Amino acid sequence: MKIAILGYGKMGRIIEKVAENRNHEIILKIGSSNQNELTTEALKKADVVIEFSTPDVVLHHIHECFKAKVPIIVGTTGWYEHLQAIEKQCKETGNTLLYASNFSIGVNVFFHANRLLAKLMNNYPNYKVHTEEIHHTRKMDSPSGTAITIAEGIIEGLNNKQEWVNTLNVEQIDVSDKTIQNNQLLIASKRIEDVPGTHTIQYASEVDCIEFKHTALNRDGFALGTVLAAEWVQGKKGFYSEKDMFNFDMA
Ligand SMILES: NC(=O)C1=CN([C@@H]2O[C@H](COP(=O)(O)OP(=O)(O)OC[C@H]3O[C@@H](n4cnc5c(N)ncnc54)[C@H](OP(=O)(O)O)[C@@H]3O)[C@@H](O)[C@H]2O)C=CC1
Ligand SMILES: O=C(O)C1=N[C@H](C(=O)O)C[C@H](O)C1
Repeated sequence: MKIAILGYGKMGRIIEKVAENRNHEIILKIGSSNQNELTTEALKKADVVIEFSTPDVVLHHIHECFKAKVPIIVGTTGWYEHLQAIEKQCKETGNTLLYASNFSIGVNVFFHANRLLAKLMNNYPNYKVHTEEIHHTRKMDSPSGTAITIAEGIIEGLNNKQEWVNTLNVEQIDVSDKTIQNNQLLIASKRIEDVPGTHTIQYASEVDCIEFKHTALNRDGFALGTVLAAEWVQGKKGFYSEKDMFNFDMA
């Protein structure tokens, strides 16, 4: 496949290596210093675009891909308040977009197990749930997109949780904090130098504690999942998320 990479930072660079190892060709790389090279003509030469930039440019990149009618894989997080509008535009213009807060295979297994666990824990209301995410200090958004997907899975499964709330860099988490209402799920975000991404779900009772954790050891898993997504989307039309790509219905 001919691939264009929009956002050539930590992820863009690793994706380039993984894609080339899988015999794909990178025909365009756009960072903030060569934005002027991002033209409809250049994009049209790609079979697929892979987008890992920042929350403030991702929408511009999506619109450029829609204009060029080239399928786009979106890894950037921090823009999900626009999801419904983008889905509508994607479908109305006959385009293809696949987004995921996390493309790692391990995290997607974790997402699925989280949804199953939340349904099970619905029967045990004496366990108080909260989630935690830790990322490097250069991360622009909080909570992480992955933590939002996890929170949505818990809210879907647990009858008594309706929305998530976020704290950033609060050292000691007090789950009985009176400012957090019973129908709210806490996502505690922490920023620690160089951490690629760690997500924990904790169900705590008075007598024990269940902890469920995913630790990314580096960024290679995110990159491999992204290239697999670019391969998966070939020949497909429409608006997709990681749930369509990782089909765990048999479990
Ligand atoms: N879905 C997933 O699996 C994963 C998602 N992510 C998400 O991906 C995004 C990127 O992460 P990461 O690579 O670590 O971040 P980086 O900050 O390393 O890279 C972002 C890149 O975007 C570039 N950029 C900024 N403005 C523009 C512009 N106008 N046009 C083109 N490029 C631009 C920056 O260029 P410059 O350096 O020149 O400023 C930078 O290289 C984040 O939102 C992160 O949360 C990360 C990992 C996995
Ligand atoms: O910014 C990052 O680094 C990451 N961002 C994604 C997120 O917001 O969930 C995925 C991964 O955890 C790394």
